Amino acid sequence: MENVTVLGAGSWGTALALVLAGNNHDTLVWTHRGEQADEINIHHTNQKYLPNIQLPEKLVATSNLEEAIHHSDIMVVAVPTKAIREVCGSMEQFLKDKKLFVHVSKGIEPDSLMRISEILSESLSPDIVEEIVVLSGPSHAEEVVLHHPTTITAACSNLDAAEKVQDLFMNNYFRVYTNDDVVGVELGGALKNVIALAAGISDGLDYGDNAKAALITRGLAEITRLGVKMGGNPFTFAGLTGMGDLIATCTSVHSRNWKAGNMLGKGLKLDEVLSQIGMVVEGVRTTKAAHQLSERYDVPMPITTALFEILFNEKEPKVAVDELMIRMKKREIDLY
Ligand SMILES: NC(=O)C1=CN([C@@H]2O[C@H](COP(=O)(O)OP(=O)(O)OC[C@H]3O[C@@H](n4cnc5c(N)ncnc54)[C@H](O)[C@@H]3O)[C@@H](O)[C@H]2O)C=CC1
Ligand SMILES: O=C(CO)COP(=O)(O)O
Repeated sequence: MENVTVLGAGSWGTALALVLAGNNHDTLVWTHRGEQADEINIHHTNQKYLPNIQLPEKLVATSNLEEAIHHSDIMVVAVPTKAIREVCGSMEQFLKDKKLFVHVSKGIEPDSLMRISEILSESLSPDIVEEIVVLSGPSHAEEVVLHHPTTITAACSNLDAAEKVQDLFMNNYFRVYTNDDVVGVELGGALKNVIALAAGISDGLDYGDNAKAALITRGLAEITRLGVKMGGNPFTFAGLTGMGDLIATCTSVHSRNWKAGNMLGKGLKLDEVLSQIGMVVEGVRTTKAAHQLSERYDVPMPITTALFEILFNEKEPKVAVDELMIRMKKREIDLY
């Protein structure tokens, strides 16, 4: 059994800490909010992020980053993409020995256009990084905490490290595969959130299953088109971290991205939507990054572009859909 630290006590960090503690790893969760650490340690709950879930007493939280880092040589980074650089900056002073970093965030940074593993590599000294493994796939926290069967992928160019993470998390309700295609896995996980926002808008507009199926399928086409140009393996996009997560996120009431899209489709403004949800909606920033990537790599991404116009240029969702439908005629199979 291992000592493991989970950085971030939102819905996903807490759900993963439960998997790890259930696998008998000595698991410590770090949160930057002292009152949240108190709630976990005293009441064994995390009501805002996982309402009505009783946490086991052996799951311990701290708001002391130094203690969290010294607890283990395995750091599971489970904060939103926009917080990663700040958390790395705060960790630097306490990191002395090499550690295995597992990241579970699904985003791409606008402007720098970096994936999470690239941000971690840039922000952390190579002296203290043993490996960076990404854990991604169709996995809503709300279902994982109920032990509903879930499959996920641990990806690293060093498959030994990916297998170490596979062993750490795997159990009878949480099945972990490995993949060495970090680019494909990270891009699939980040870009599906953009399409999930669009699927939510479609549902908010009361369009039906035909429209949703079209968004999922054509969304996958544009994710794959970009992902392959950026070096991802085409098969990865058809796997758990591509098609799998796209289906889970576009069709689930648990998805914050789908929910945000749904509210936008019903006419709410983006600011109202984000404040009502109160948790991270990664797809918003990633839409900006994906739009920039489509220009940088000269890859057409019509759904992403339409969403960019809705989110950042106040285009009416219905107008954006109408424009998508009457675009120039195309062949279906034009992936690469
Ligand atoms: N919730 C889910 O089912 C899944 C989420 N993910 C990904 O995991 C990542 C984290 O998501 P969630 O836990 O769901 O988000 P969340 O919104 O539920 O929680 C985010 C947590 O990060 C903390 N945080 C925010 N800014 C911080 C900062 N500057 N420093 C330290 N902590 C900070 C918040 O206090 C909160 O505890 C996201 O990238 C998300 O896409 C991936 C798979 C499943
Ligand atoms: O990534 C997820 C499920 O795999 C969670 O999606 P949301 O962030 O949209 O809730």
